Amino acid sequence: MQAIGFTPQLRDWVLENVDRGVPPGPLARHLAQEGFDPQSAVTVVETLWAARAQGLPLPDQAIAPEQARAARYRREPWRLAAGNVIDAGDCRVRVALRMERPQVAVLDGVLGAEECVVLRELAQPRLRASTIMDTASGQDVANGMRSSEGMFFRPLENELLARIDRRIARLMGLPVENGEGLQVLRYQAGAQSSPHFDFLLPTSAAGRSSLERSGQRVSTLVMYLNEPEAGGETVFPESGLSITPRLGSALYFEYCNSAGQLDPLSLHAALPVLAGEKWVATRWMRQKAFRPAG
Ligand SMILES: O=C(O)CCC(=O)C(=O)O
Ligand SMILES: [Fe+2]
Repeated sequence: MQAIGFTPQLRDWVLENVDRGVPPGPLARHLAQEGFDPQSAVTVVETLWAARAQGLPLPDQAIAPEQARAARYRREPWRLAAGNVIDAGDCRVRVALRMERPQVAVLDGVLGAEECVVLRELAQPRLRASTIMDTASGQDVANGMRSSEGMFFRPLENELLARIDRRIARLMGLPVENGEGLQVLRYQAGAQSSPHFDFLLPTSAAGRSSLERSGQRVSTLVMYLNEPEAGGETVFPESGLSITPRLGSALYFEYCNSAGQLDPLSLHAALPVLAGEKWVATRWMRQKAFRPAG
Protein backbone atom coordinates (compact mmCIF):
# COMPACT_ATOMS: atom_id res chain seq x y z
CA MET A 1 0.00 0.00 0.00
CA GLN A 2 1.21 3.49 -0.82
CA ALA A 3 0.68 6.68 1.15
CA ILE A 4 -2.80 8.10 0.55
CA GLY A 5 -2.91 11.84 -0.03
CA PHE A 6 -5.81 14.11 0.82
CA THR A 7 -6.60 17.81 0.51
CA PRO A 8 -6.95 20.20 3.48
CA GLN A 9 -10.63 20.58 2.50
CA LEU A 10 -11.22 16.85 2.75
CA ARG A 11 -9.44 16.70 6.11
CA ASP A 12 -11.52 19.61 7.48
CA TRP A 13 -14.75 18.04 6.22
CA VAL A 14 -13.95 14.69 7.85
CA LEU A 15 -12.95 16.30 11.17
CA GLU A 16 -16.02 18.56 11.26
CA ASN A 17 -18.23 15.50 10.87
CA VAL A 18 -16.25 13.47 13.40
CA ASP A 19 -16.65 16.33 15.89
CA ARG A 20 -20.40 16.37 15.22
CA GLY A 21 -20.45 12.71 16.20
CA VAL A 22 -20.79 11.15 12.72
CA PRO A 23 -19.27 7.63 12.85
CA PRO A 24 -16.40 6.67 10.49
CA GLY A 25 -18.30 3.97 8.56
CA PRO A 26 -21.00 6.28 7.15
CA LEU A 27 -18.40 9.02 6.49
CA ALA A 28 -16.19 6.68 4.44
CA ARG A 29 -19.21 5.39 2.49
CA HIS A 30 -20.24 8.96 1.73
CA LEU A 31 -16.76 9.73 0.33
CA ALA A 32 -16.86 6.57 -1.78
CA GLN A 33 -20.20 7.69 -3.23
CA GLU A 34 -18.55 11.00 -4.12
CA GLY A 35 -15.99 9.12 -6.21
CA PHE A 36 -13.17 8.54 -3.70
CA ASP A 37 -11.57 5.09 -3.93
CA PRO A 38 -13.58 3.10 -1.34
CA GLN A 39 -10.60 1.43 0.38
CA SER A 40 -8.66 4.71 0.53
CA ALA A 41 -11.75 6.44 1.94
CA VAL A 42 -11.93 3.91 4.77
CA THR A 43 -8.21 4.31 5.53
CA VAL A 44 -8.30 8.13 5.53
CA VAL A 45 -11.49 8.40 7.58
CA GLU A 46 -10.59 5.72 10.12
CA THR A 47 -7.08 7.09 10.65
CA LEU A 48 -8.29 10.68 11.11
CA TRP A 49 -11.16 9.47 13.31
CA ALA A 50 -8.85 7.36 15.51
CA ALA A 51 -6.44 10.29 16.00
CA ARG A 52 -9.28 12.67 16.88
CA ALA A 53 -11.05 10.20 19.17
CA GLN A 54 -7.85 9.49 21.10
CA GLY A 55 -6.61 13.09 21.11
CA LEU A 56 -3.44 12.17 19.14
CA PRO A 57 -1.61 14.30 16.53
CA LEU A 58 -3.62 14.46 13.30
CA PRO A 59 -2.10 13.31 9.99
CA ASP A 60 -1.51 16.15 7.58
CA GLN A 61 -1.84 15.81 3.78
CA ALA A 62 -1.18 12.05 3.58
CA ILE A 63 -1.42 8.82 5.52
CA ALA A 64 1.52 6.42 5.31
CA PRO A 65 0.82 2.66 5.42
CA GLU A 66 2.42 2.30 8.86
CA GLN A 67 0.27 5.19 10.21
CA ALA A 68 -2.87 3.47 8.93
CA ARG A 69 -1.78 0.17 10.46
CA ALA A 70 -0.97 1.77 13.82
CA ALA A 71 -4.40 3.45 13.94
CA ARG A 72 -6.31 0.22 13.25
CA TYR A 73 -8.05 -1.22 16.34
CA ARG A 74 -6.22 -4.19 17.82
CA ARG A 75 -8.49 -6.63 19.55
CA GLU A 76 -7.20 -7.99 22.86
CA PRO A 77 -8.18 -11.05 24.93
CA TRP A 78 -11.58 -10.76 26.60
CA ARG A 79 -12.00 -8.98 29.92
CA LEU A 80 -15.05 -11.21 30.17
CA ALA A 81 -14.14 -14.56 31.74
CA ALA A 82 -13.45 -17.53 29.46
CA GLY A 83 -15.72 -20.55 29.11
CA ASN A 84 -19.32 -21.46 28.37
CA VAL A 85 -20.48 -20.81 31.91
CA ILE A 86 -19.14 -17.88 33.96
CA ASP A 87 -19.10 -17.86 37.75
CA ALA A 88 -20.47 -14.39 38.61
CA GLY A 89 -20.21 -14.93 42.36
CA ASP A 90 -23.85 -15.39 43.34
CA CYS A 91 -25.01 -16.92 40.05
CA ARG A 92 -23.79 -18.83 37.04
CA VAL A 93 -24.10 -16.99 33.75
CA ARG A 94 -24.34 -18.95 30.49
CA VAL A 95 -22.65 -17.66 27.33
CA ALA A 96 -25.06 -17.85 24.38
CA LEU A 97 -22.83 -16.20 21.76
CA ARG A 98 -19.36 -14.71 21.38
CA MET A 99 -18.21 -12.59 18.45
CA GLU A 100 -14.60 -11.47 17.79
CA ARG A 101 -15.12 -8.05 16.15
CA PRO A 102 -16.93 -6.14 17.40
CA GLN A 103 -16.10 -7.97 20.61
CA VAL A 104 -19.60 -8.98 21.70
CA ALA A 105 -21.09 -11.67 23.92
CA VAL A 106 -24.70 -12.54 24.70
CA LEU A 107 -25.16 -13.79 28.27
CA ASP A 108 -28.10 -15.69 29.72
CA GLY A 109 -29.19 -15.55 33.34
CA VAL A 110 -27.47 -12.31 34.37
CA LEU A 111 -30.59 -11.18 36.28
CA GLY A 112 -33.39 -13.23 37.77
CA ALA A 113 -37.01 -12.52 36.77
CA GLU A 114 -37.76 -11.09 40.23
CA GLU A 115 -34.72 -8.77 40.07
CA CYS A 116 -35.95 -7.45 36.70
CA VAL A 117 -39.36 -6.68 38.22
CA VAL A 118 -37.86 -4.88 41.22
CA LEU A 119 -35.47 -2.80 39.05
CA ARG A 120 -38.37 -1.72 36.82
CA GLU A 121 -40.52 -0.81 39.84
CA LEU A 122 -37.73 1.18 41.52
CA ALA A 123 -36.92 3.01 38.28
CA GLN A 124 -40.45 3.77 37.07
CA PRO A 125 -41.26 6.82 39.29
CA ARG A 126 -37.84 8.35 38.51
CA LEU A 127 -37.94 8.11 34.69
CA ARG A 128 -37.28 11.31 32.71
CA ALA A 129 -36.91 11.99 28.97
CA SER A 130 -33.47 10.59 28.08
CA THR A 131 -30.66 13.03 27.40
CA ILE A 132 -27.45 12.71 25.45
CA MET A 133 -24.30 14.78 25.80
CA ASP A 134 -24.32 17.40 23.03
CA THR A 135 -20.88 17.04 21.38
CA ALA A 136 -20.52 20.78 20.74
CA SER A 137 -21.72 22.27 24.04
CA GLY A 138 -21.06 19.33 26.34
CA GLN A 139 -24.52 19.90 27.88
CA ASP A 140 -27.00 17.09 28.49
CA VAL A 141 -29.88 17.72 26.11
CA ALA A 142 -33.11 15.92 25.28
CA ASN A 143 -32.61 14.71 21.76
CA GLY A 144 -34.35 12.82 18.98
CA MET A 145 -31.33 10.46 18.94
CA ARG A 146 -32.84 8.74 21.96
CA SER A 147 -36.60 8.71 22.38
CA SER A 148 -36.55 6.57 25.52
CA GLU A 149 -37.00 7.68 29.11
CA GLY A 150 -34.27 7.01 31.63
CA MET A 151 -32.90 7.35 35.14
CA PHE A 152 -29.65 6.63 36.98
CA PHE A 153 -29.34 4.74 40.24
CA ARG A 154 -26.67 5.94 42.66
CA PRO A 155 -23.81 3.43 43.11
CA LEU A 156 -24.65 0.86 45.84
CA GLU A 157 -27.98 2.66 46.37
CA ASN A 158 -29.59 -0.31 48.11
CA GLU A 159 -28.87 -3.95 48.90
CA LEU A 160 -30.22 -5.25 45.57
CA LEU A 161 -28.09 -2.79 43.59
CA ALA A 162 -25.00 -3.58 45.65
CA ARG A 163 -25.48 -7.28 44.91
CA ILE A 164 -26.00 -6.62 41.19
CA ASP A 165 -22.98 -4.24 41.12
CA ARG A 166 -20.72 -6.95 42.55
CA ARG A 167 -22.06 -9.57 40.15
CA ILE A 168 -21.60 -7.31 37.12
CA ALA A 169 -18.07 -6.26 38.13
CA ARG A 170 -17.01 -9.87 38.45
CA LEU A 171 -18.59 -10.68 35.11
CA MET A 172 -17.00 -7.70 33.33
CA GLY A 173 -13.58 -8.35 34.88
CA LEU A 174 -13.17 -4.84 36.36
CA PRO A 175 -13.48 -3.35 39.89
CA VAL A 176 -16.97 -2.31 41.12
CA GLU A 177 -15.60 1.27 41.49
CA ASN A 178 -15.02 1.53 37.73
CA GLY A 179 -18.76 1.26 37.05
CA GLU A 180 -20.92 4.29 36.36
CA GLY A 181 -24.29 4.41 38.13
CA LEU A 182 -26.70 1.86 36.65
CA GLN A 183 -28.92 3.45 34.01
CA VAL A 184 -32.46 2.16 33.39
CA LEU A 185 -34.16 3.00 30.10
CA ARG A 186 -37.77 2.47 29.07
CA TYR A 187 -38.67 2.51 25.37
CA GLN A 188 -42.37 2.75 24.63
CA ALA A 189 -43.82 1.82 21.22
CA GLY A 190 -41.95 3.83 18.54
CA ALA A 191 -39.02 4.71 20.80
CA GLN A 192 -35.47 3.86 19.69
CA SER A 193 -31.88 4.96 19.97
CA SER A 194 -29.92 5.95 16.86
CA PRO A 195 -26.50 4.47 16.02
CA HIS A 196 -23.94 5.67 18.57
CA PHE A 197 -20.73 4.77 20.37
CA ASP A 198 -20.66 4.36 24.13
CA PHE A 199 -17.10 5.71 24.49
CA LEU A 200 -16.61 9.44 25.03
CA LEU A 201 -15.01 11.75 22.48
CA PRO A 202 -12.67 14.51 23.69
CA THR A 203 -14.42 16.98 21.37
CA SER A 204 -16.20 18.89 24.16
CA ALA A 205 -14.98 20.32 27.47
CA ALA A 206 -17.39 18.03 29.35
CA GLY A 207 -16.15 14.97 27.46
CA ARG A 208 -12.52 15.90 28.16
CA SER A 209 -13.08 16.51 31.86
CA SER A 210 -14.99 13.24 32.28
CA LEU A 211 -12.16 11.40 30.49
CA GLU A 212 -9.63 13.07 32.80
CA ARG A 213 -11.55 12.12 35.94
CA SER A 214 -12.43 8.49 35.19
CA GLY A 215 -10.65 7.49 31.99
CA GLN A 216 -12.40 6.13 28.92
CA ARG A 217 -15.40 3.82 28.91
CA VAL A 218 -14.11 0.38 27.97
CA SER A 219 -17.08 -1.99 28.05
CA THR A 220 -20.88 -2.05 28.31
CA LEU A 221 -23.44 -4.46 29.70
CA VAL A 222 -27.02 -3.95 28.50
CA MET A 223 -29.34 -6.09 30.63
CA TYR A 224 -32.82 -6.75 29.26
CA LEU A 225 -35.44 -6.24 31.98
CA ASN A 226 -38.39 -7.44 29.88
CA GLU A 227 -39.32 -8.64 26.40
CA PRO A 228 -41.02 -6.27 23.96
CA GLU A 229 -43.75 -7.96 21.91
CA ALA A 230 -42.13 -6.82 18.66
CA GLY A 231 -39.02 -4.82 17.69
CA GLY A 232 -36.51 -3.27 20.09
CA GLU A 233 -33.51 -5.35 19.00
CA THR A 234 -30.03 -4.00 19.75
CA VAL A 235 -28.09 -3.95 16.47
CA PHE A 236 -24.47 -3.45 15.37
CA PRO A 237 -24.98 -2.01 11.88
CA GLU A 238 -21.32 -2.30 10.78
CA SER A 239 -21.43 -6.07 11.19
CA GLY A 240 -25.14 -6.82 10.76
CA LEU A 241 -25.48 -8.37 14.21
CA SER A 242 -28.88 -8.17 15.92
CA ILE A 243 -29.66 -9.14 19.53
CA THR A 244 -33.23 -9.89 20.59
CA PRO A 245 -34.12 -8.71 24.12
CA ARG A 246 -34.84 -11.62 26.45
CA LEU A 247 -35.77 -11.22 30.10
CA GLY A 248 -32.71 -11.52 32.37
CA SER A 249 -30.23 -11.84 29.45
CA ALA A 250 -27.57 -9.29 28.64
CA LEU A 251 -25.54 -7.96 25.76
CA TYR A 252 -21.87 -7.46 26.66
CA PHE A 253 -19.37 -5.62 24.45
CA GLU A 254 -15.81 -4.19 24.67
CA TYR A 255 -14.44 -1.33 22.59
CA CYS A 256 -11.36 0.22 24.26
CA ASN A 257 -8.12 -1.78 24.49
CA SER A 258 -5.18 -1.34 26.88
CA ALA A 259 -3.54 1.12 24.44
CA GLY A 260 -6.66 3.32 24.53
CA GLN A 261 -7.64 2.45 20.95
CA LEU A 262 -11.40 2.58 20.24
CA ASP A 263 -13.28 0.09 18.07
CA PRO A 264 -15.32 1.76 15.31
CA LEU A 265 -17.20 -1.52 14.78
CA SER A 266 -18.80 -1.07 18.24
CA LEU A 267 -21.32 1.35 16.71
CA HIS A 268 -24.76 0.19 17.86
CA ALA A 269 -28.41 1.22 17.97
CA ALA A 270 -31.71 0.19 19.50
CA LEU A 271 -34.33 -0.45 16.81
CA PRO A 272 -37.80 1.03 17.36
CA VAL A 273 -40.11 -0.90 19.64
CA LEU A 274 -43.03 -2.00 17.43
CA ALA A 275 -45.36 -3.36 20.11
CA GLY A 276 -45.22 -3.43 23.89
CA GLU A 277 -42.43 -1.77 25.87
CA LYS A 278 -38.71 -2.40 26.23
CA TRP A 279 -36.80 -1.96 29.47
CA VAL A 280 -33.00 -2.20 29.84
CA ALA A 281 -30.44 -1.52 32.55
CA THR A 282 -27.02 -0.41 31.27
CA ARG A 283 -23.66 -0.51 33.05
CA TRP A 284 -20.70 1.35 31.50
CA MET A 285 -17.24 0.49 32.83
CA ARG A 286 -14.35 2.98 32.94
CA GLN A 287 -10.58 2.56 32.79
CA LYS A 288 -10.37 3.97 36.33
CA ALA A 289 -12.66 4.44 39.34
CA PHE A 290 -15.72 6.42 38.22
CA ARG A 291 -15.93 9.98 39.54
CA PRO A 292 -19.09 11.83 38.42
CA ALA A 293 -19.04 15.54 37.55
CA GLY A 294 -19.37 18.20 40.26
O1 LIG B 1 -31.39 -0.29 24.52
C1 LIG B 1 -30.53 -0.87 23.86
O2 LIG B 1 -30.79 -1.91 23.21
C2 LIG B 1 -29.16 -0.30 23.77
C3 LIG B 1 -28.87 0.68 24.88
C4 LIG B 1 -27.60 1.42 24.64
O3 LIG B 1 -27.01 1.40 23.62
C5 LIG B 1 -27.02 2.22 25.75
O4 LIG B 1 -27.64 2.32 26.81
O5 LIG B 1 -25.91 2.75 25.55
FE1 LIG C 1 -25.07 2.40 23.76
